[in-house]
Amino acid sequence: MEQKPFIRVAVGVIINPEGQVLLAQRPDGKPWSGWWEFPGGKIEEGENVHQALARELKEELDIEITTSYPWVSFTYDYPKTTVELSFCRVYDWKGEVRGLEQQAFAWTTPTQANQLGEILPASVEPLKWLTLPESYAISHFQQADIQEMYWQKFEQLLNQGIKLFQFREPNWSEGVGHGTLKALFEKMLAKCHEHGAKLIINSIHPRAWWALADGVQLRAQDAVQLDERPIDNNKLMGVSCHHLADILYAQHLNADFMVLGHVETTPSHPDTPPLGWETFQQFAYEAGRPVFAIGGQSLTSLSKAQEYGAHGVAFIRG
Ligand SMILES: Nc1nc2c([nH]c(=O)n2[C@H]2C[C@H](O)[C@@H](COP(=O)(O)OP(=O)(O)OP(=O)(O)O)O2)c(=O)[nH]1
Ligand SMILES: [Mg+2]
Repeated sequence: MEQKPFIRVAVGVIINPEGQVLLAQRPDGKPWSGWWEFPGGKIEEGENVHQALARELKEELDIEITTSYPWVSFTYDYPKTTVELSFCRVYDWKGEVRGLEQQAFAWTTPTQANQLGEILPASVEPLKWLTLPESYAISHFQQADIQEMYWQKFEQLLNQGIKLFQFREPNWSEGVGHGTLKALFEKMLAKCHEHGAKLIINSIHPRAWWALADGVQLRAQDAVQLDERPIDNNKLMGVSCHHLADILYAQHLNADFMVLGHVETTPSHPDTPPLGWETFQQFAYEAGRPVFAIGGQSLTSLSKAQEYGAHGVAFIRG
């Protein structure tokens, strides 16, 4: 049987200060002409992803980039080719965007992109992933008698614009399934929705609560007990990963994102050694979907995490 060509492609997710991304229409004469895509193209012999992307963006759009952040990479099977797409985010460039290949291009929000026309199939999911916030705050109410402290912090985070939270209370004095905790969870959920934020529930809490939340964050040990995704596709599902095996399992369950760590030392895991950034980057590359870095992270470490391929940061104390 004849083998399909395998093509490695550098793809640019160019993001402007308004949070819009640049999409381009594939020119006449190329396969899939008329379809919309992120700018980019084939990696040539001897180039790394960043170099290929810099060259392609110069050739296609006449802009110069000095930095691009590895974001998500995966392989996609088209009928005639298999492509390995390495998506990189680009926030800074020199020059005015011009279509040098007579192609149309447009700035759009990820949610409105489909109004432009048909999007290359492999690039539909990445557009969805771009709507995922880059900061993921994990609750820390801890116990009934001191819960007020975190509530204040939570309101502060909401006011700072954090849009993604996780409810996770392993140490609740009355137990992780108690009515007092459920009341707190429902109160937090209502407050999140008031602010247009999402609340995801950790799988340590009763399964009957999961459907109330905007999604579920599966602990690795809970993920491996499941054969399929435990919630609706229109809700979010994250998996907490520590090893490569967790990542492979999370892929099997078709997780929307992963939380990987701990990357740096953290008070919550004093006895296990941290992954470190190099290993984080290697594992994140295998994930094939957005990965949040956890462990010693905060809003101020976001750009460092993104240099190592994180989508964003997750934090308890942050
Ligand atoms: N640039 C880009 N390519 C994508 C995206 N999604 C996706 O499946 N692809 C696929 C389509 C193509 O098979 C491949 C990119 O190849 P290409 O033909 O555009 O490469 P190129 O820009 O170097 O063009 P050429 O000089 O070879 O004509 O990757 C995307 O969002 N952007
Ligand atoms: Mg191209």
